[in-house]
Amino acid sequence: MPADSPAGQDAAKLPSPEEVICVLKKQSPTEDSYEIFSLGQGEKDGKPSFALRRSPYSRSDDGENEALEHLVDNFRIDGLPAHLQPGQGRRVHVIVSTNSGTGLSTQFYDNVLAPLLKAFGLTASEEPEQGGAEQPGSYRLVVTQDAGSVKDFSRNLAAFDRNGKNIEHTVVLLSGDGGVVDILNGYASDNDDTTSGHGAGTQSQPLIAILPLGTGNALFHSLHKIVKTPAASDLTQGLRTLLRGRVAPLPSFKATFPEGSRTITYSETSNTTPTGNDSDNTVDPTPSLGEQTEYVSHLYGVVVASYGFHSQLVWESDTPEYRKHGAKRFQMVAGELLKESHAYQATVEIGRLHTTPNGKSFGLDKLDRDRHAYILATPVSNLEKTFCISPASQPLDGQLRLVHFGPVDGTKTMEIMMAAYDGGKHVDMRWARQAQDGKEGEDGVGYDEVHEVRVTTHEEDARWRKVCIDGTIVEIPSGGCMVISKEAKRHLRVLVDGSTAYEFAS
Ligand SMILES: Nc1ncnc2c1ncn2[C@@H]1O[C@H](COP(=O)(O)OP(=O)(O)OP(=O)(O)O)[C@@H](O)[C@H]1O
Repeated sequence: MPADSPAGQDAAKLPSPEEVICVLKKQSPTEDSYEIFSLGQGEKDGKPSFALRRSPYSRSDDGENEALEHLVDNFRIDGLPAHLQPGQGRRVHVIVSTNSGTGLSTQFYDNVLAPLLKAFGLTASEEPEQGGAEQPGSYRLVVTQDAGSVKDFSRNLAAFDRNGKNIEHTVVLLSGDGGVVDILNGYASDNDDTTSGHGAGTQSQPLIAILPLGTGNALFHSLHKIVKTPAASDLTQGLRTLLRGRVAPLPSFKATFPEGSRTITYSETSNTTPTGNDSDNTVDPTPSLGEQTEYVSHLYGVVVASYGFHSQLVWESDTPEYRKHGAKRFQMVAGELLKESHAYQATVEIGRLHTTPNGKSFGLDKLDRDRHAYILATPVSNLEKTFCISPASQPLDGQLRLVHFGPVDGTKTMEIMMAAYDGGKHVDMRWARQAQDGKEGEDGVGYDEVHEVRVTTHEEDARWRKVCIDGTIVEIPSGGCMVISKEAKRHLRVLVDGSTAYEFAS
């Protein structure tokens, strides 16, 4: 179906179930009438394009009542769900993350989300005065201006909540995992010391709804992995969840870093050439990527904490040397890293809770190797739609799992990664190894359910001391220990598919 045919045309033909977002029951005393909202996806000027379609339909329309019944059964709503109704006790925010993925968030907002919300009587408003009342029927729109926009928004939300307003917040995020993580870190960090009040209860934790417009969208794919029917594109599913989803507490983890750890980011700076005279400094208009570092003590995450091949790939492909190669850079970096097959010198300890007659006791076990290729802890199953790094992870199960293996050559690493793309089969991989004492042994991919992971790097060269927390790169000092632990507290809530049975963590 072309994406650019006008909304509302073609009322006589039902949209295909794959494209349907929801079926709104209209108020009509005389007949059963509906409005079917669907998402048209196509291509315009070589780029993906989106259109919201609205098709009025009534039961008296000839011929297709069975098909209509099917759509009504699966997608009916009678109005906006409570989480999208702004009012005295709730604010609704929409964040358009302009840099996410391939930059489609703005188009998706303009062509689909804004008209969809408008059809339900919701329009964007300017930011309300601090403490001022929300206009009825309006949501607050945030269009990101820079890398700090989402975190700033989230910190403001936390500050607002700390003032005891007792207002719930729904945040619709047009972004990838980065947006979720920015919300989490902005909100949770500002409430780190809160032992009671809004941080402790579930009622006022911000509720996030994800429209997957990032690159990996790991959290979205992991949460929706068990949604079986009816089939839909990711964005259609995202809109279904927005309108028909239910609320669940979102598990997260905390990574604590040793003193001297720094985040490493790159952003555009213009080059200033000093001339000795302040007013004469010449500015080279060609932007270049400058490295920024900031000391960091801890970060919260919802997707991944890694050291080794994974963090190296994320970091090196973000460096100025590789950024200039565009989308090819991931493959280029992966190729180089596979050739090098660096063996990371580190001590890795796994913390588990054991049940004893006297209750739970915590124990640490050291991994039986001092060199590693891959250390990755995750609460989710998928890092991308088809990259299943932790097949045992169930959405929202609140478990943290560690995937790890020792030094292998590039071919073996590729084989392991390919098995992850093949439904997570890597976790069963075993291979023969030449033990150091010359005797044959067996090696394999380690896969453990953990409560905590401690990684102490012994690398001297800073190149090999980068860890990755949900895409943020942190350099830790040699001899320093990063601790990754499950968070008992839930900082955020998330919308999940309304027709799927999820098992929540106890
Ligand atoms: N206008 C902007 N300028 C600079 N950075 C921005 C801007 N808007 C958003 N960002 C940042 O860009 C990053 C986008 O990350 P996001 O995760 O949403 O997309 P992604 O990396 O493509 O997807 P994923 O993490 O799912 O692979 C976020 O960290 C966000 O803060």
